[in-house]
Amino acid sequence: MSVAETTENNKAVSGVEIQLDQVTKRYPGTREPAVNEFTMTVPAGQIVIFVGPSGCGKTTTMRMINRLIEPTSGKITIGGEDALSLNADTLRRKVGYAIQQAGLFPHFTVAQNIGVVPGLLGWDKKRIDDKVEEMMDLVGLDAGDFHGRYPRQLSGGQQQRVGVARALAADPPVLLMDEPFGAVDPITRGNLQDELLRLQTELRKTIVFVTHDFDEAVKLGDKIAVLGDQSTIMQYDTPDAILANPANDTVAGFVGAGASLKQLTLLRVRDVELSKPDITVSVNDSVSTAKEQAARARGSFVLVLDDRQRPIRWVNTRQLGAATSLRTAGKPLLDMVSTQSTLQDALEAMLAEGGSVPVTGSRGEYAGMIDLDTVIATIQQLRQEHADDHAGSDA
Ligand SMILES: Nc1ncnc2c1ncn2[C@@H]1O[C@H](COP(=O)(O)OP(=O)(O)OP(=O)(O)O)[C@@H](O)[C@H]1O
Repeated sequence: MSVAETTENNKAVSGVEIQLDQVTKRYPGTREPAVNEFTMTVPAGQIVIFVGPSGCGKTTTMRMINRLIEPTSGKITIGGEDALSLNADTLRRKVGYAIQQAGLFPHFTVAQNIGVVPGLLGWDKKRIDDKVEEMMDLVGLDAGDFHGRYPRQLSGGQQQRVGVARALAADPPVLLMDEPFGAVDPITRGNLQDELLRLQTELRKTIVFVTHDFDEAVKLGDKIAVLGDQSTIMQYDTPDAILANPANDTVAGFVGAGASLKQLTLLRVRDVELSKPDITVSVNDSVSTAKEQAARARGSFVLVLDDRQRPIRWVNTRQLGAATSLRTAGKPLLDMVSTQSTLQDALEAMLAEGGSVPVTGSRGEYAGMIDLDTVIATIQQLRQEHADDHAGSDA
């Protein structure tokens, strides 16, 4: 396998590139095309999100990829093959499809729903059974419990999981998802989004995902296509680039208020410089060592680290006065973040702590502190870069 086919975490990309070239859809009896000369490359193994106002043509564009809607003109290739000349079986193998409210067959059990496409492809019973079990496991549904249930006996979130399992059952390189999490409550929706991201780190499919929700697009997308009327591409770029530099006022309107706050969800603590104040003591140090340290520290606080350098407690000068051991002095640490956390998580923790918070590295070891000034400076720097980009593009 070539280097290009592996990702940074060494999972093989199973998805393939999709190309749409001047694809147009005219519905019979309408004056204007619903999709007009749409041209885009969806990179292999990435999640591309279509966002845009109702009726702009997102669903029509997406459904032309698996030919649930036949294009009027133009060309579509999936992994280099002409999609318009593929037969129905090949398309089913290549392109999985998941939709809002899961679209499950009400009179089929969970297992029968997941086995639909393998059944259509003529797999034998044992192979289908094994696949159904594997898929239920993949999406976090206990096969013993859910196998024989009917869709009406499932919660909305469970139905969506079955919908995703069904779409993935024939292991297609491409997955189309049309507002798949649109009909569930915000908490379930967040969980399903997290699960999709977890699945994607393993599967590396090419996913085209339609949503109305820009926050969902920012969270899930490797790239976002902001579409206007007749599926006109107003901007097609990474979430970061769109947030920092919306192509026009319409895109800016779609990005909505709080673009800077949304950017905090894209940046990780590892992306910023941590401060390293001299405030740590080991749990094995004496109380008097800690007192000297606290006297030197600006806030009169010290951070106690355990034998493996992990932060465990805060102690202040007053608490040290009466303390006999650093194992019990002061208060256990409530909030900390890791280098993997987003800057939004860090900001939350700072608001809860009322100041800077400790940061831990990959093994839980103390890595430094993050403070509000760092977050503010990072946002200001992004704004500056964004202003420079504008100056660059105006030149
Ligand atoms: N079968 C059809 N016959 C005629 N016009 C249609 C048909 N299906 C869709 N349209 C029109 O095509 C345009 C694009 O519709 P489409 O469903 O692709 O938009 P969308 O962006 O997915 O909308 P939404 O976000 O509301 O689902 C709309 O103006 C719609 O009215």
